[in-house]
Amino acid sequence: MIIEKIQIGKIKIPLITPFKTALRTVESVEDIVIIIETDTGNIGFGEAPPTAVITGDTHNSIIGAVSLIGKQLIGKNIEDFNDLIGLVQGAIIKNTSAKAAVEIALYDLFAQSMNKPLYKVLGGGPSQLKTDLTISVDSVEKMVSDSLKAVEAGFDQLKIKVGKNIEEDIHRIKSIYEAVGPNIKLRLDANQGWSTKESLYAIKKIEEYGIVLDFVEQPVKAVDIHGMIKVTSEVLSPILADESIFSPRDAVEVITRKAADIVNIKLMKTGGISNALKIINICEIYDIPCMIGCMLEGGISVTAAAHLAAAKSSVITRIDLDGPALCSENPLDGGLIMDGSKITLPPEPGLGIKAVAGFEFIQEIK
Ligand SMILES: C[C@H](N)C(=O)N[C@H](CCC(=O)O)C(=O)O
Ligand SMILES: [Mg+2]
Repeated sequence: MIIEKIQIGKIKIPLITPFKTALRTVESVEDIVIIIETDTGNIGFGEAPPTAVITGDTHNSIIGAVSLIGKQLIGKNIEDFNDLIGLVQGAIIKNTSAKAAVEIALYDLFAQSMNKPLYKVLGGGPSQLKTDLTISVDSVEKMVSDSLKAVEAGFDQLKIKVGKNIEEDIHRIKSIYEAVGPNIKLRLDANQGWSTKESLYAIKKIEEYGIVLDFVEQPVKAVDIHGMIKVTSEVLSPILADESIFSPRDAVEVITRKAADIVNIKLMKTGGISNALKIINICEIYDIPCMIGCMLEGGISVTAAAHLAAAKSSVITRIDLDGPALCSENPLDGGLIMDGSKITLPPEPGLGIKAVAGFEFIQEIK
């Protein structure tokens, strides 16, 4: 299966409600999509969102990096898969979202060449998974109402965005807990918005109130490993590292310095599936559970993450793959099926994606 052409384009999908975190507010998913075409007629799909405030990647930087990497892939055989992955990772430093998009399309084609769904090629696992749903940071009333709607839609795990104002954040959590009750698992994500002191104050107050949190995600700045260590050691709630961990090396540092209890793996931070697999192995060695997460992104890359989560479900015990559930429409023919919190993986080879609607062509490499 020889790579003949790579198309780069864009898709835009409006959100059901604006996505608001301590770092940014967005009203639509606007992702770069890549389509790798081969001499056998097989097509591989990849996708990358521009999450500049987290990865540093923008639309233009993703297009530039995909174009640079893509030129080196033309004429190469999917059978030489390890070489191709080495080529993607070695072509450019950083630019993890672009590398993820290209790797996802290559893994799609590799699994198609074996005529099996990707999760089976990665070792097999359950074809059904359960995700949480993110509740954007907003007024208390809006967050309570969004949480109740999510519970009605079948979600029993909510990821509540905080990190804006410490007293208001505590009020947000208490109000949501009182509205949804103790059977709904609450996860908090401060997106680096709190200081160490604020984190200790807020988490202890919430614990004193009798709320058992599933975890608190990235309470302090990504680079503040000392802050992460202090918070992890002084509160009962598990602390999850998100923005602090991009690479396998970051995972080793955070784990060995006891700067978190759980690791959030996102393909857009790791640069794709190959490094995500390394982080999963590291977590398995240190007996640290993982969550698989996503940026605000569409169904192609989230389908890839879901295949990985299914294949590594013994280590990936938590799932935050709600990107497509936050979108008002699904542009994919094929790919993962989302029904409330339930994710079903398609039985077709590769990612199981046949086409993507609304693909706005940008550039072609051949
Ligand atoms: C969408 C997902 N549940 C999520 O919350 N991801 C954020 C980053 C999203 C973004 O800003 O695109 C996270 O886990 O921090
Ligand atoms: Mg996060």
